[in-house]
Amino acid sequence: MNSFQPAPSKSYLATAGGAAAAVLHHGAQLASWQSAKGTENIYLSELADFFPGSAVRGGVPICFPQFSTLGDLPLHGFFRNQIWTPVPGGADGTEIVRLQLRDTDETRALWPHAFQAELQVTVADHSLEIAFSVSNTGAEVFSFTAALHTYFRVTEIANVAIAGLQNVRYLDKLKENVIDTETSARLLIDRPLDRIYYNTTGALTLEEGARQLRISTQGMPDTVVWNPGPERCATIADLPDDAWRHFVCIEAAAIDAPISLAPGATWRGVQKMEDIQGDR
Ligand SMILES: O=P(O)(O)OC[C@H]1O[C@H](O)[C@H](O)[C@@H](O)[C@@H]1O
Repeated sequence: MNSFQPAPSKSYLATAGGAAAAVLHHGAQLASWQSAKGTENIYLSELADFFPGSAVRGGVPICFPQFSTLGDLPLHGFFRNQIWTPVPGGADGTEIVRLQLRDTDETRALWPHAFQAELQVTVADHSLEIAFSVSNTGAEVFSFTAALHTYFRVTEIANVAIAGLQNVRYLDKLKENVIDTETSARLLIDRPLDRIYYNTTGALTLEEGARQLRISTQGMPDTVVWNPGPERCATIADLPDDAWRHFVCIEAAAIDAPISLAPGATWRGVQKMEDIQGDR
């Protein structure tokens, strides 16, 4: 990682009730979200690399048009490496931020398709919604896999559980891609995890003591759960060695059934997070 970091461009969101969020133009990556209750819910690595073309570690990277290694493109595709453009008219400090990305000579050299993509982040006092849409502006159908690779900040991973995955089928990347079915009502992150849960239609809850975040999706039926654990974390240059204790990725994804998009068509995927601590 280069130690001379440029100051990253961001758009800021806020509500009258005190919620706040920030979205990096690099990757259209949500970097921070505090609900009106004040807790920071998003993990952004203090060693993140903001140089043009890099993948910023933490926040909510957009994986597109390829999740992970499911294709010939660089890991997780290239949307996260691009600088996105704020939609004119959006003012800092309001409740909605919109950023767009269109194909360029550079993107067409990687992936020969014409597209227009938009990320809209909407914040309310106790919730935040990320809506990601892609339109096919070319003459030929294209297909893709995608994810909103959300790094949730936690205080101590040993106290964290994810509810809502029981009886869901998953692929376990850390066990030679074996397919299994989740038995736990509350999944503990008590070992390295890298799993793709298929067709997780119900909402999930991230629990840490009294803190509860409800996570729901539209158009992205799969859920990736990733925590590298201590050994893998120590090999990732842009993560502090103890970072694995302070985040878990719960990713809204469309992986199992790749999306085919006809010319002129638009696809939309949403991840919504609600701070429901004290609501029940
Ligand atoms: O290091 P990155 O390219 O950002 O990927 C980070 C992680 O993303 C996903 O969660 C994958 O399932 C993991 O296998 C991968 O290690």
